[in-house]
Amino acid sequence: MKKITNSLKIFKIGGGIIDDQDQLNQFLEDFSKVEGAKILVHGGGKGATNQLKRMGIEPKMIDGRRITDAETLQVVVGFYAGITNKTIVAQLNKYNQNAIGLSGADANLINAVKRSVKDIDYGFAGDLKENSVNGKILNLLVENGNLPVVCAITHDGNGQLFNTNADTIASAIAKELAKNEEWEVELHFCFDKKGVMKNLEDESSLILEMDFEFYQELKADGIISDGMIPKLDNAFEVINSGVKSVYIQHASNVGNEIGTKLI
Ligand SMILES: Nc1ncnc2c1ncn2[C@@H]1O[C@H](COP(=O)(O)OP(=O)(O)O)[C@@H](O)[C@H]1O
Ligand SMILES: CC(=O)N[C@@H](CCC(=O)OP(=O)(O)O)C(=O)O
Repeated sequence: MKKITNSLKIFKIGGGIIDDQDQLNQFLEDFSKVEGAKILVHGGGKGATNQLKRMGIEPKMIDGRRITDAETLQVVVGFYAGITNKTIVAQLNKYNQNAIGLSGADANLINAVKRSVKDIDYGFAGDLKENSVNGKILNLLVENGNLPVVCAITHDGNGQLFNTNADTIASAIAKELAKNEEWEVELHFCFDKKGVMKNLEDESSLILEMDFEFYQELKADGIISDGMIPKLDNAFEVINSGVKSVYIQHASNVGNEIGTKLI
């Protein structure tokens, strides 16, 4: 029988919100008010795409993953682990959150392997295998009152940095920390829509609860597409792995159980 003592809330914030300064500031203020142990994972894909374009580098995404050649890796490491991570950490510490910014290379936090898909070379895009998250260091930080803020850069343990989908990182962290009997883990994917929608144009079409079968139907019908596919693939991965609940929700609902609940 699992001995539960504390709730641990893991939030992921996506690039749509991060790229909008007002929405990001509001999210970080609201997030700061969420009580208890928590971890923030952030993306930033939208801003990275804009940055690459400004630099004359053509951004390429396939199935929600960025083709990360050596030049792109340089840009995204600077963008995610640098300006984005440090801006978020500084804002959170304005609200006395004791935030500490981390990439997957820091403290050996997250190990990745080169993404391997037939016929597509994703370059330095990294996928996570089982047990790739260093739960020990995250447990230690959270138990000591720190708020880890984790970006989408990982490493292979052999000196090579990788670019990893931020939703994948949030799910892997949730899975790993759910192994600690001390925590009852909740995972919240916060982004720029109310949740998973039947029709993106219709605010009232929010899906309140979704199981895997329903997801497959909506995907086959083209109702779920783009970045929502890796988000849900990752989210469903954790459903049966000891994580108490998973929500897909608007950033303005951070801290509330509002949005699409996966069942
Ligand atoms: N059925 C759907 N419901 C909600 N969003 C969807 C759906 N299908 C596709 N999307 C798209 O997926 C996007 C979210 O994925 P992504 O951009 O990767 O999120 P994030 O902002 O977390 O990085 C939404 O902004 C929306 O455009
Ligand atoms: C390999 C890969 O695709 N990495 C992602 C990492 C950032 C991310 O996931 O950002 P969002 O959560 O804002 O989409 C990328 O470069 O877009």
